[in-house]
Amino acid sequence: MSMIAAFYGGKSILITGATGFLGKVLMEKLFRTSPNLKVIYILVRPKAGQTLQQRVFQILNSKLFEKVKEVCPNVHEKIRPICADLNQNDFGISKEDMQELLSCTNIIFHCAATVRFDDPLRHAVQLNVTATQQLLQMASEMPRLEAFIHISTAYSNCNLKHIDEVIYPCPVEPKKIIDSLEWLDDAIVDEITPKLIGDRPNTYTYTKALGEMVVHQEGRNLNIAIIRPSIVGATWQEPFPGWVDNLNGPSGMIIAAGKGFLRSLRATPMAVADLIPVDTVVNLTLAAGWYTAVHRPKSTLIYHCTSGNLNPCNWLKMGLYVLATFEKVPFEKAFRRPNADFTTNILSNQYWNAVSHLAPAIIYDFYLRLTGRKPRMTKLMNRLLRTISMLEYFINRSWEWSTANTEMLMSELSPEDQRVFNFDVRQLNWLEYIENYVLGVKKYLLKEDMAGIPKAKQHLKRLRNIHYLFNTALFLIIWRLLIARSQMARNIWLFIVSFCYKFLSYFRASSTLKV
Ligand SMILES: CCCCCCCCCCCCCCCCCCCCCC(=O)SCCNC(=O)CCNC(=O)[C@H](O)C(C)(C)COP(=O)(O)OP(=O)(O)OC[C@H]1O[C@@H](n2cnc3c(N)ncnc32)[C@H](O)[C@@H]1OP(=O)(O)O
Ligand SMILES: NC(=O)C1=CN([C@@H]2O[C@H](COP(=O)(O)OP(=O)(O)OC[C@H]3O[C@@H](n4cnc5c(N)ncnc54)[C@H](OP(=O)(O)O)[C@@H]3O)[C@@H](O)[C@H]2O)C=CC1
Repeated sequence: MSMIAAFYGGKSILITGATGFLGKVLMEKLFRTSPNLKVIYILVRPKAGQTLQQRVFQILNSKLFEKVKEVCPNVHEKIRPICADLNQNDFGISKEDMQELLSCTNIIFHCAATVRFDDPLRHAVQLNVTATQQLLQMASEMPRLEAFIHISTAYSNCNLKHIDEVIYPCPVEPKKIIDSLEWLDDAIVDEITPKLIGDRPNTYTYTKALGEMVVHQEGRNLNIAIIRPSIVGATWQEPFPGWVDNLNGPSGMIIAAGKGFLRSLRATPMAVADLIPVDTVVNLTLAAGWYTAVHRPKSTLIYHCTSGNLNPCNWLKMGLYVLATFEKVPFEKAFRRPNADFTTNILSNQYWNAVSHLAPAIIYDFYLRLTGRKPRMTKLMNRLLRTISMLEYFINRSWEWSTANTEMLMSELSPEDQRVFNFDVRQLNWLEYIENYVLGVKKYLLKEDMAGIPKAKQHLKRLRNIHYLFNTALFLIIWRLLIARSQMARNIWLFIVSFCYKFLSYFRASSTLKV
């Protein structure tokens, strides 16, 4: 019997960010392994014209929850959506709901965050710092609370090369930042943002670091653990391989590469591609929840949930695995044939951006205009290049995260728990994982049918022929122009023609002799 699964039985659990990528997988695993849990409260906001109930209905009726419905048929009754916006005071939660949360919650998983790299500082602080502070305040008023698990990121201290399982102080106290944001206007905040974030690449990593400091300072009387995952990818094993439902991180890049938009990247081929499957993160999170509540460590433990130190894979290998999978399961209606060129040189990257990305987009838009349609490819390509420029920081560096706490936690689990809540990435086979990831992107993100694969392959063949034809035509035109204008080009041409002639004459003569 799993001790962890038994621990969550009968518990009232509060999850923030349950509608997000990680939150959904967390909820699914909890229901599947501990169907006798009492209730899961989720803080949800209405979004995109959908009410809370509609959002929850959609999640519970998705493919991700198919297995849950078998083991926990009354899952609808055990999930309690609470209308909340983490940007508001007290999260805008009604008095009755707040009362219920305060008196009943046993465990908190705080997953909500803004994960956008380009968020203005004010918004990122509001969600990643102030909301965390408010949630800690709420937690301190919960008499039955056993553990508070805060999801951070392995990149919260990405300005360091080696990162230990400790909280590193930021030069400016989170409280001071929160206070000053109250009276500074947006223009000044934008101006001081680069100075505040210092050598971090964006407001996301900076505010996640501030969030950790808040947890450290204001959660002293609580039983807290912090999880720091690296780049979270599709599921590895559970509930089935390859599930993914958003475009963040590698998923969007896999689409862009598979559709032939992204063909070259400024990436360091040998840098570690620190991907971690979302189900691995969830298993570690649930194990940490159990350990924190049962063993009550004296200090806040930080768990690095990364793959690089135990089972490293680099970007070159990952790119090759992705490309190899495109051969087997190509995406439909690709713009160009998928290709992966990695360059570390800024100038050659700019060259490839112009030749491989912008030029084909401009030519295609010209064709669209000629055929009376609205041009769109150049705009899309510029957006993609902007996105890539924001990811470049992470694909040109390697980090070392120490994992003593994670390894300690693994050793504390019973053999049964090590199986049910497996977070040992040494068992991960990267090729198999990437194949399932690409397949998952095709099925769950692009909603493409497997029956369309032969047609997609046919389309890629046609693109290859167009590519050869285009290159040959381009070569001949350039060569013709050169011959017309340059004596040297003419000499080279005469040399090649006479060489071919001599070679053919020799070949003919020797075959006549043999006869
Ligand atoms: C050479 C070939 C290679 C071949 C093979 C290569 C294989 C694989 C390896 C490749 C290397 C992987 C590197 C990963 C590094 C990750 C590091 C993370 C480290 C930190 C980890 C964390 O702890 S952090 C959590 C992760 N956090 C993010 O990862 C957010 C980032 N991101 C944003 O911060 C915003 O994204 C940002 C960028 C501002 C743009 O912002 P933006 O406004 O311009 O664009 P949006 O993303 O908002 O999208 C606007 C609309 O485009 C739609 N769309 C977007 N992409 C689309 C697409 N590919 N295809 C169709 N449609 C797409 C979307 O659905 C929207 O549609 P609509 O407008 O209708 O809603
Ligand atoms: N994905 C990754 O690669 C990594 C993620 N992490 C961390 O994991 C956690 C989860 O990330 P992930 O699931 O990928 O992110 P998502 O963007 O998929 O999910 C974010 C969640 O936060 C909720 N949220 C955002 N703003 C508000 C708000 N104002 N009020 C209420 N809820 C809000 C979202 O709700 P809604 O659906 O309404 O928008 C959503 O449920 C984050 O803390 C992130 O920092 C760490 C490392 C890597």
